[in-house]
Parts: sequence; C-alpha cells; structure tokens
Amino acid sequence: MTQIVQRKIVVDDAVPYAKSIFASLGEVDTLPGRDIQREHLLDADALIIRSRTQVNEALLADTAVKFVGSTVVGLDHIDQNYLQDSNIHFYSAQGCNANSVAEFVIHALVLLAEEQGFDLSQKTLGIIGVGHVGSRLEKKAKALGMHCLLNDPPRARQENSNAFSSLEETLQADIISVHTPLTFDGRDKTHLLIGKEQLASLSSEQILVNAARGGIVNENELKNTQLAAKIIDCWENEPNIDQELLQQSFMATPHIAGHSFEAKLAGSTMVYENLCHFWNEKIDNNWQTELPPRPDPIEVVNSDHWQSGLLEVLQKTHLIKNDDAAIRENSDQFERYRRNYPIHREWYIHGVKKTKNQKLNLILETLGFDLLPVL
Ligand SMILES: NC(=O)c1ccc[n+]([C@@H]2O[C@H](COP(=O)([O-])OP(=O)(O)OC[C@H]3O[C@@H](n4cnc5c(N)ncnc54)[C@H](O)[C@@H]3O)[C@@H](O)[C@H]2O)c1
Ligand SMILES: O=C(O)[C@H](O)[C@H](O)COP(=O)(O)O
Repeated sequence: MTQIVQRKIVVDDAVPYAKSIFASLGEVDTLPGRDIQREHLLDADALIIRSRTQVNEALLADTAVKFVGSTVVGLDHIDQNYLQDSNIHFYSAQGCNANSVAEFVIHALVLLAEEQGFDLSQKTLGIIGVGHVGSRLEKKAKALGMHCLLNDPPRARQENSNAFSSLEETLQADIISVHTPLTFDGRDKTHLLIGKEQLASLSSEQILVNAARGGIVNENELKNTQLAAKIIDCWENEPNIDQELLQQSFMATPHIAGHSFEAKLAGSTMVYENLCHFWNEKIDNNWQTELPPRPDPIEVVNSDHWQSGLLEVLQKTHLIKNDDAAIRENSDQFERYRRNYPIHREWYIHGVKKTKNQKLNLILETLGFDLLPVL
C-alpha cells in the first residue's frame, strides 16, 4: 500500500487567505514573518514569505525546504546565491504590487498639491527606476498632464534608448520619486544613490518621494535638506525609524504603499500557482468565493476643478492620511499597523458616477476607475 505523505508549507501569517489558498497543497502552518526560524522549517517542504523573513543559509541549512516563494517584490532580504547553490527553487511575485505603489504616490501628490495650492499638471515628475512601479507611475502622472523625466541606466543600456535622462537631469524635476531596488554592489548599485551630492543639488521648491526602500536615499543628509515636501513610505532601520525625519515629512507612512488588497492577493496567488506548477499539482481556485464584494459606487459632490474632484474620489477609496496618523504620534505602531492594515481596494475595483467635469471624467477613466453612467 502506498503511503500518502502530507506536504508541509510554512507561510508568513501576513499573507492573506494563506490557509484557504495553500490548503489544497498540504498542511499549512502560519507564523509572523519575523519569527520564522530554522526549527520551524526542519520538516517543511515549502516556505512562503513576505519581506520580514531573512532567507539565507542560517534559516534553511539542513531543512527539508525545496521551494521558497516570496509574495512581495523586494529581493534585498533573500540570499538568492545560496538558494541556487542549494538547489532550492525560488520564485517571487514580481510586479504584484506595482499598481498599488503607483496609486499611493499619485494619491499622496494630489493631496499635497491641494494642500499646498499648486496644479500637478504644471509640474515635472522625475522617476528614478522605471520598472513595474515606475512605468505605471509614469502612465498615471501623464494622465494628470504631468511631464515625466525617466532615469533607468540598466534599461537605457539594454534598450539602447534615448527616452531616458541622466540622474542629474532627473533630479531637476519638480517632484522626484524613487522606484529602484535596494542593491549594494554592481555598476547600478542603489545603496545611498541619492546621497549628499545629489541632495545638495536640490532646491527648497522640490519634492522627494521614497516608496522603494530605506537606504536608497541617505536619510541623515535628507534630514538636513530643505525641501517643499518629503513623502516617505520606506525607511532605514524599520520599524525603528528616524523621529526627526518622520516629523519633517509631509507624509510618513509605515511601508504600506504596496499593501492594497489586490496587490496582496496577486502576490499570494502568483506564488500559489508557481508552487502548483513546481509540484505538478492542479490549480484550485475555490477559495476565491471568500473574497469581499465590490465597494459601492462613488459619487463626486464637487467636480468644479479636476484636481479637487480627483482628491475627493481618491479619499473615498482610501484615507491615506490615516496611514500617516497611525505612526506620527507613536511610531512604535509601525509594525502593528502594517500587519493589521485596513483593506483598501485598487482604483479599477471602484465604480465612479460620471461627473459634469469632462476633464475629470477622462482622468478618472485613464487612471483605471470604472466610470458609471448617471441614471
Ligand atoms: N513601498 C512598498 O510597499 C513597495 C512595494 C513594491 C516594491 N517596492 C520596492 O520598489 C522597488 C521597485 O519595484 P518594481 O516592482 O518596480 O521593480 P522592478 O525590478 O520592476 O523595477 C526596478 C527598476 O529599477 C531599475 N534600476 C536598477 N538600478 C537602478 C539605478 N541604479 N538607477 C535607476 N534605475 C535602476 C531597474 O532597471 C528596473 O527597471 C522594489 O525593488 C522594492 O524594493 C516597495
Ligand atoms: O517589496 C515589496 O514588494 C514591498 O515592499 C512589500 O509591500 C513589502 O511587504 P511586507 O513588508 O508587507 O511583507
């Protein structure tokens, strides 16, 4: 008689629907990502993580793990050389949260523009790192009428394209948004890419956004740089973030730019499907019946100006200020808040009733909202 051996999968408990999604493949153990230790993995066949588990020899040596799946994008916590040398299959859900981050940046900028009284369509946006996130951000910024400067030396070389600007040129944009990975070596290393010299070249009229990783921008230098606004979602030494920078920032959020419901779900399902493929198992989507329904349609009260009308819509999808308030008074809440992050849905999930402002309607449609006829 053949004995059926139940496979064991250890999953970060911040992966939504972990038990429902992975149950068809074996026994699912969930643990906080930061607490996953080698002893939990001795008899585990697969490990599914987000960004809080350091994946390296110390974690995996002499365990049964043959598959590591990351439901997020950043790779700076993964020793990929070790995985390859140890013949452990690695998959990460590249692109899963790109739209979420692009929406976060646009939302923060629309809020800033309304509060500081400027028109985003009159501003240039410099995007450093034009991959999944950066290219989605470019598309959305163009929908608002912004002119974009793009900096991505690896792409510029590969594509032999003149669509890209140098870092120096890009740093002259009114608003600069960083979307590179955090890397420590190689020709394109990004650790401290925006350092003393680069920050010194900025004027007090400019705005800087970092929703990529702490350590790409030199925080010590940034604290001493006068800017029109700093929008920081990713920090050095998370969760023990710099209090002075936190207080200086127009928007200070606990690394949640990629935390939309759709992004988390996409990360989980992409890894699940890769694991099914790895184990040669059938994909089972029954768990999807548990998903929450579509939110009620949004009605715009004041659509006189496209930018204030847009902010009204964005605030009806999600109150980004709550993400800032969650840590502004007490940054000890950093990890707790992001682990219990309220559900917010991406723009394409929301219906918006057509407004009287044709320009606003066009922008909403280009940003991905489902424009509904007014009956
Ligand atoms: N705040 C969040 O919640 C959140 C969510 C998703 C991703 N991220 C971070 O954002 C990063 C980018 O995400 P992505 O999905 O767009 O990744 P991606 O790999 O698709 O794009 C990164 C781009 O940066 C470019 N690049 C690399 N080195 C560069 C350099 N020195 N200068 C300029 N460009 C450079 C690459 O060529 C690539 O096009 C991730 O690595 C991750 O660390 C943060
Ligand atoms: O790298 C990424 O994909 C993001 O930074 C992601 O949002 C981080 O995920 P978490 O810290 O929630 O595990």
